[in-house]
Amino acid sequence: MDLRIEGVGKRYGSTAALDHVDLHIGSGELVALLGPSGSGKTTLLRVIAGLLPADAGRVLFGDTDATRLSLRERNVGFVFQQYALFRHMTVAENIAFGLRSRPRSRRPDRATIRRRVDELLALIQLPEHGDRYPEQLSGGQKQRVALARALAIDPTVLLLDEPFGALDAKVRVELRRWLRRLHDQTGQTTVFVTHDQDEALELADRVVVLRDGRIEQVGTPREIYDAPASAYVFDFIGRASVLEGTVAGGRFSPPGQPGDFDATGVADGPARLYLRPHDAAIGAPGEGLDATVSAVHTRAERIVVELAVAGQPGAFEADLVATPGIIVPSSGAAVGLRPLRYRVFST
Ligand SMILES: Nc1ncnc2c1ncn2[C@@H]1O[C@H](COP(=O)(O)OP(=O)(O)OP(=O)(O)O)[C@@H](O)[C@H]1O
Repeated sequence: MDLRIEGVGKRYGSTAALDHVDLHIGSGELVALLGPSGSGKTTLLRVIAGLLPADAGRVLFGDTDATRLSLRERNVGFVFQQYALFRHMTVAENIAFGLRSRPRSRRPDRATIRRRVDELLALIQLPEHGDRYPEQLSGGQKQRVALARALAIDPTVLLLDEPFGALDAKVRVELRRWLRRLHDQTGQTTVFVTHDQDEALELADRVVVLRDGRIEQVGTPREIYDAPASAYVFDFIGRASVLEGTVAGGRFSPPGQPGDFDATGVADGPARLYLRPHDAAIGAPGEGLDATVSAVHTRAERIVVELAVAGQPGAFEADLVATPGIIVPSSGAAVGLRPLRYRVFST
């Protein structure tokens, strides 16, 4: 089932939680809605689910206009951040709930429901846990049961609102890899909300970056990381080092420094050059921009060199890969800094 969101808007008083959002989600895709707190992720997910009416625009499920249909009519599977399992029901009863509560005419018989529950218990790798109660499960196991419960109804789409938000970091990573494998098995069209860029980049086929209720960029994780469409996306995804300067005739120059950099297509005027810390090379003084090493931080697999670049207001970080025999500049040393891969945006 593919999904189309066309010109969707949602206001709360004077706040535009969603502002003219257009998005197509292909059948079988796993899509992440990513953005900082308040960017509209949850509002968009709830509008897709039918939990919240849109003020403007349409939501299409395949060829069906679902804008005015309820959650139940849309037949979506929804998983909340906090495991919303029924505490007085066993795991198997929780999973069966959506099927058992269907009107009699559409309710499968007992044996079919039992078979479906067994299949789902196997799928979430908890085959022996059907008779347990939620309080007898770990946080990660509860979220897997919540997912099985959402899948039990053969949903048109699976919608997950920060599904791993309440879990500790290690379990989060395990579960997201598990979810990716599960998705590869089921091919279920899935939309999930996260504010964790690692989670979005690792898990999703495509990432939708939201900002103040608008879509800032949609792309594959690689596109979002390697070719951010704006300074906002560059800053939000991964680490960024920045040089201030000006663009004239498609070239970027930092003030008072030799050399200029490609800024094709960027309007003349004040601008910033953004790069990933590992996309800068440090050489001898005169080989690139004049800079002084202000600190060196050694991490497990990389060395972070903090630089004061002449004429620049802020600190600049360049990463070196910690390979054997690497020459690390010492604090106070004068060096030449060369941006290798970068993007320039107007300010
Ligand atoms: N019920 C509400 N009443 C008033 N304003 C709301 C309501 N729900 C959301 N908002 C506002 O709408 C905007 C978008 O909120 P939303 O919850 O969709 O953001 P989010 O990206 O999911 O944030 P978070 O990561 O913090 O959950 C915010 O400015 C928020 O304050």
